[in-house]
This record gives sequence, structure tokens and C-alpha cells, in this order.
Amino acid sequence: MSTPESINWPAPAKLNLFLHINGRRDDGYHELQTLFIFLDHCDWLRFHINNSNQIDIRPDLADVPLEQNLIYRAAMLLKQHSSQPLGVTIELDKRLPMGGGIGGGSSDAATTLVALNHLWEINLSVDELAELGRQLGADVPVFVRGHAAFAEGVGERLQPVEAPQKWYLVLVPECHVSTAEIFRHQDLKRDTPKQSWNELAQGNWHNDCEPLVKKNYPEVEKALRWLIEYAPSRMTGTGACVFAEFEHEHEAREVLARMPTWLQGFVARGENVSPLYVTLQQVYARND
Ligand SMILES: C[C@@](CO)(OP(=O)(O)O)[C@H](O)COP(=O)(O)OP(=O)(O)OC[C@H]1O[C@@H](n2ccc(N)nc2=O)[C@H](O)[C@@H]1O
Ligand SMILES: Nc1ncnc2c1ncn2[C@@H]1O[C@H](COP(=O)(O)OP(=O)(O)O)[C@@H](O)[C@H]1O
Repeated sequence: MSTPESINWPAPAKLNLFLHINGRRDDGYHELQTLFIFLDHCDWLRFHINNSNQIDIRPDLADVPLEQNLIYRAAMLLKQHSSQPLGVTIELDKRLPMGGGIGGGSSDAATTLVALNHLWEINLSVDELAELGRQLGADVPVFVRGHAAFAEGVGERLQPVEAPQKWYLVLVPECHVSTAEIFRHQDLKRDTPKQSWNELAQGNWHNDCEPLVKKNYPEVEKALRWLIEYAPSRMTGTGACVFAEFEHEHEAREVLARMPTWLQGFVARGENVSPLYVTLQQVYARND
């Protein structure tokens, strides 16, 4: 029988199939409309719980001090909801590129909240976990809730949607794009009119950050220029990753096989239900 220790918890990537920026609020945050889906391409976390009152993460993340690691911050936030000396050692198998616009850090945080809520027996509701997630970053709640969603406001108003299931080829340019830097930039386009979900569901999607990121990061421009020869292509989030959509896996793999050595990428299936929730259901079923 498997023990809680032997479970690998997925932290899936996301794509923003579109990212429309509708304006800027007085506090500097941006009003946006975006469509989140998950990918079956994940970081993997293993949780060894104990009573040490300590949070350890192995291995260290290069360039991210422990106190800034979103996994550590998520565990510390959750721990405040118990009076016990809760501790954990977390093994992280990091596969998602950092600063790539596919949400690896936010997803790691969400998986930590969901898994430790169960393993530490804290039993917060999904709404309470999503609220903790919101304190860590704009993208954490969608990963906590675990369903593809149309997001509005500054990203906090989520409406679950069913996106058609497709395959994606994601290219990972060799650069990190800072979300804060892009949102601060004076040349960012911020005037896409708001539309209803019914209008947006018809298509005509774009990413308002893409022209600026292409201009400032030649690696992104080069990757898009290569990919667009094979299929309509777009950037996710504030970059740097770019993606193309395919009906069938073999079509995406054929393009992957043609990828020149100066590019890196992967093929993944789009998911409406996060792989995290598939794992959580399996854990519940095992405990019944
Ligand atoms: C815009 C998205 C789309 O998915 O970009 P990616 O990070 O995925 O590339 C996200 O919502 C980002 O979420 P996340 O990366 O969690 O952002 P946060 O840590 O909350 O904010 C980083 C910085 O981005 C800016 N920011 C973020 C969200 C927003 N609606 N308006 C903003 O202006 C703020 O300056 C903030 O300081
Ligand atoms: N566990 C984590 N995984 C990835 N990045 C993290 C993590 N904890 C903190 N960070 C910080 O968050 C930044 C954004 O990470 P990530 O979520 O991967 O990118 P994006 O928001 O562009 O999709 C990283 O550059 C890193 O400094």
C-alpha cells in the first residue's frame, strides 16, 4: 500500500490562451481578462511531514532564498492555522522553467497549500485556501481551485469554463521575463476594450504583453518567428514561453521534432481539470 510519503503531488503548468489588458488601477495593478488552462506538464512535490516545527525544501532553488520560495511561504501561511508544531521536508522535482509565464512558482505554492492542508489535517475549505493563495500571488487561486477559468479584475474574479481539449507545443526561450517589469513599462498596451465571456468565446484572442516582450527580449521574438511558420502562435502570461495549439498529439510532436538545437520546448495536453485535483481525488479514494 502507498503511504502519504510516497505520493508525488503534481504542480501543473498553465497557459494564458489570451491575455487582454483593459486598464490600470490607481494602485498600479492592471485590469485584465484572461483564459487559464492547465497542462499535463508538471513540477512534482513529495511531502514528509513531522513535528519539528520546521519547513525544509530539497534541493534549494538556485537564486531563490528559502524565505522567498513560494513553497516555503505557502507552508508558513498554512501553518498559522494550527497550534501544533507542524513540520515538513518537501522534495521538489523542478521541471517548469522559472519566469516563463507558465506559472511554476504559483502552481508549486497551490500544490503545497492543497497537499499540506490534507496531510497536516488543517481542513480549510477551497475558498479559504484560495484566499491564502491570493496573498502569495495573482495566479495562485486558479491553481488552488483546479479548474480552467476565465479571469477578470486583477485576475481574482474566476469563472470556471470548459475549453476545447487540445495539444500544445510550448517553446521555452532562454530568458526570464519579470512580470513586474512588463507591467511597469510605459509602452505596455493597456486599452483593449472589455468584452463579455460570450463574445470572447468566439475567438479573436491576443496577448497585450507580447509586442513589448518581443521588442525587449529578442529570444522571444526569434522563438515566435520560428513557431508561427507551423501554426498560429502566441505568448503566455508576461512571457517568456510561447505556444502553438494542435488538434492531435502527433501534429505537435512533428513540429517538436523539427525544432533547431538553439530552441527548447515540450509537448503537453491542455486540461480543464488540474492534475492536482486528479491526485487529490485518488488520495481521498485511498482513505475511504
Ligand atoms: C499576468 C499574469 C497572467 O497569468 O502573468 P504571469 O505571471 O503568468 O506571466 C499573472 O496574473 C501575474 O501573476 P503573478 O505572477 O502571480 O503576479 P503577482 O506576483 O501578483 O504580481 C507581480 C507584479 O505584476 C504586476 N501586476 C500583476 C497582476 C495584475 N493584474 N496587474 C499587475 O500590475 C504588479 O506590479 C505586481 O507587483
Ligand atoms: N517554487 C518556485 N518556483 C519558481 N519560482 C519561484 C518559486 N518560488 C519563488 N519563485 C520566484 O518567482 C518568480 C516567477 O516564477 P514562475 O512562477 O516560475 O514564473 P511566471 O510567474 O513567469 O510563470 C521566479 O523567477 C522566482 O524568483
